[in-house]
Amino acid sequence: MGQRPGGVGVPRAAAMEQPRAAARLQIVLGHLGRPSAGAVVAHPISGTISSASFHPQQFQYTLDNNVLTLEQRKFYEENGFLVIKNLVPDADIQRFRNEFEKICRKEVKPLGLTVMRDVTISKSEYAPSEKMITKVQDFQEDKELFRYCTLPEILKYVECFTGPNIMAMHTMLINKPPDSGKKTSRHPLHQDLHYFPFRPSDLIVCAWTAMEHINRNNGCLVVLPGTHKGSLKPHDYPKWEGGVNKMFHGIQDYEENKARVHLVMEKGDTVFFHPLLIHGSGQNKTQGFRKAISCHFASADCHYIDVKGTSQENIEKEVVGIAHKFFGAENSVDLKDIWMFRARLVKGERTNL
Ligand SMILES: CC(C)CC(=O)SCCNC(=O)CCNC(=O)[C@H](O)C(C)(C)COP(=O)(O)OP(=O)(O)OC[C@H]1O[C@@H](n2cnc3c(N)ncnc32)[C@H](O)[C@@H]1OP(=O)(O)O
Ligand SMILES: Nc1ncnc2c1ncn2[C@@H]1O[C@H](COP(=O)(O)OP(=O)(O)OP(=O)(O)O)[C@@H](O)[C@H]1O
Ligand SMILES: O=C(O)CCC(=O)C(=O)O
Ligand SMILES: [Fe+2]
Ligand SMILES: [Mg+2]
Repeated sequence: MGQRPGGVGVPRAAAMEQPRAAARLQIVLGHLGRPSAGAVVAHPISGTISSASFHPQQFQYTLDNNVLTLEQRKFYEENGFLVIKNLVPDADIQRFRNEFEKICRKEVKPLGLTVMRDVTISKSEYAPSEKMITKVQDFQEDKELFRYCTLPEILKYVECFTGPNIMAMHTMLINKPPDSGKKTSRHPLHQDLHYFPFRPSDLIVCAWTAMEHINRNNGCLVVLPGTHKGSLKPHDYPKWEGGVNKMFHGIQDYEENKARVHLVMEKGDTVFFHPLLIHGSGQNKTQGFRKAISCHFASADCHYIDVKGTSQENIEKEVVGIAHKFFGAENSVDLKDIWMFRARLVKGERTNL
């Protein structure tokens, strides 16, 4: 682009300057995930920015590469999520399942893992088994499970949202139990960004892979399309009669009449979604344990923010409170330390996070 000769009638100096200015702009905008090379030019006279006619599309939530079709890209921009069918091979899913079962039987004890039981059984004493564990989090030290976050199939898509420097920030294997009748197997509608002290949000994406057929009966993901364009809403515990799981905050005042879309998925299907997308999952009305594996990825070029004085303060208090119980209050840690400690580079260079 820098070599482009000046056109007829364009003063020589401007012809020299314009491509360079446009190229500089391109670097800045490219970094922010804005339009592709050639789409933006600085106006030679007014200095304002306009879109060239070749690529009129303005993209905010996806980056330029050749992985997503234009249609897929437009879908994510508009809706805040994208389902890729049959992305993770059955053999990999079987390996995740085997490892999860080993963890449940306590045959392996990965460092740093959080094991969560459903609130209805949280105070009972049962033998360790798959039936007792609702989810495991932070499996970054478990080689078998963490393979999920390094699968080329997954990273290929993640890069469309984060760019080339990719951090795995938060990992989960969710084993939604049959509902006890108290509806505690539901996950209230929420935005994942509520839990994250890093920005910008557009360079964060969740990959969530169904480990079996998942539909409304066993509690599929439910999304409110387009809500990623809004802001982060205040979250708190829903006032549910049957109780609610620790840290399962929800949005208090979402629009009840907004279209809710139930994502029916097959084993291996993967949904990528924006951290501001409002989503949750319904109760599991079957007798099986509904399984999904997920990771939140972020560009390593994101930066940590201080959540003091924001709506995220309540979750910070809870997370730091649990860390205090674990490490002792005198070894005080803040939210940033906790995230830096468990974050792992999976591609490119570890810059900020
Ligand atoms: C984007 C992404 C981040 C979104 C999300 O992940 S949303 C959900 C976030 N969830 C989490 O981060 C997991 C939170 N869970 C945990 O940290 C753990 O499971 C804990 C709740 C701390 C319990 O772990 P642990 O201490 O090993 O278990 P204990 O059996 O010793 O229980 C300690 C006290 O916690 C209680 N408890 C355990 N599980 C639950 C539960 N599911 N819901 C509510 N309360 C629970 C348990 O009854 C016990 O209470 P007390 O005896 O201290 O009164
Ligand atoms: N009355 C409600 N108030 C607030 N959130 C709700 C309510 N009902 C469901 N949700 C939330 O909406 C999402 C989807 O729920 P959904 O309606 O699919 O499942 P469900 O109510 O468990 O089962 P069902 O399929 O019988 O409706 C979940 O995140 C759930 O927590
Ligand atoms: O039920 C699920 O698998 C989704 C859980 C979820 O959205 C979360 O933990 O942030
Ligand atoms: Fe979530
Ligand atoms: Mg319902």
